[in-house]
Amino acid sequence: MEGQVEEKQCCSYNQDLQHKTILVGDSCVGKTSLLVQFDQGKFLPGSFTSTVGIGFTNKVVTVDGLKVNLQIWDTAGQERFRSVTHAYYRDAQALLLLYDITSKTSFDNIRAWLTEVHEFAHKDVVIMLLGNKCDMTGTRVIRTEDGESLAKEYGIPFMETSAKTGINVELAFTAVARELKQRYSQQDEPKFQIHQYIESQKKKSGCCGYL
Ligand SMILES: Nc1nc2c(ncn2[C@@H]2O[C@H](COP(=O)(O)OP(=O)(O)OP(=O)(O)O)[C@@H](O)[C@H]2O)c(=O)[nH]1
Repeated sequence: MEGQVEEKQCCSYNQDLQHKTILVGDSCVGKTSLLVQFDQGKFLPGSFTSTVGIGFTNKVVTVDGLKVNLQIWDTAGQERFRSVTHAYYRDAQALLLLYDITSKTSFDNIRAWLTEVHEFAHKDVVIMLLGNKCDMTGTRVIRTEDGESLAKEYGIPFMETSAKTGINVELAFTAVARELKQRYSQQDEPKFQIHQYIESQKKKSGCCGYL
């Protein structure tokens, strides 16, 4: 199936299509939870243990019959680990930048994160903005339109996710895998449009005010 997350694999898998993706954003926005939801399909409520430094998980996503191995790095959001995580930006092909829709501070800090990304990451890195915890409708302070307009300002794709319900989690990683496959597989094929792909897919999922 297209865009299907097929299996977990280890590092020796098809090296040509192995890509490094990094999760960044303030502490507590849900980076680890998003990765656990994508990797294991589960959410551990209230289990907040701040990431120390950095760690990674491998996941294989099948795109049009081709396997794309995403090596996903989960970084610590806390300021004191910043110099450690900067070192990892350089080799990343994709970067998922998260804020928490119930935290104005985490949203306001996105500009600072983008400044860091532009300073330390490769200029061609695929960046996607994710407004996480979209299940928390009662305590939402950042409107979907605010996320959309910030993403538009920087020319990057955007969606809201919930590591708790799983909504749009697979889509976020699949869209990245598709974009990376398009960029690096050398195949002569119609250009993949990540913005259009996300728009069509997230409407189908009916997340967080869509549909
Ligand atoms: N309701 C809800 N809670 C979430 C969601 N994602 C994460 N949480 C909760 O938010 C808290 C922080 O989640 P983490 O995944 O540890 O956050 P983090 O961004 O990895 O934090 P650092 O490791 O400090 O950078 C935990 O209590 C999670 O259970 C979500 O989508 N919905």
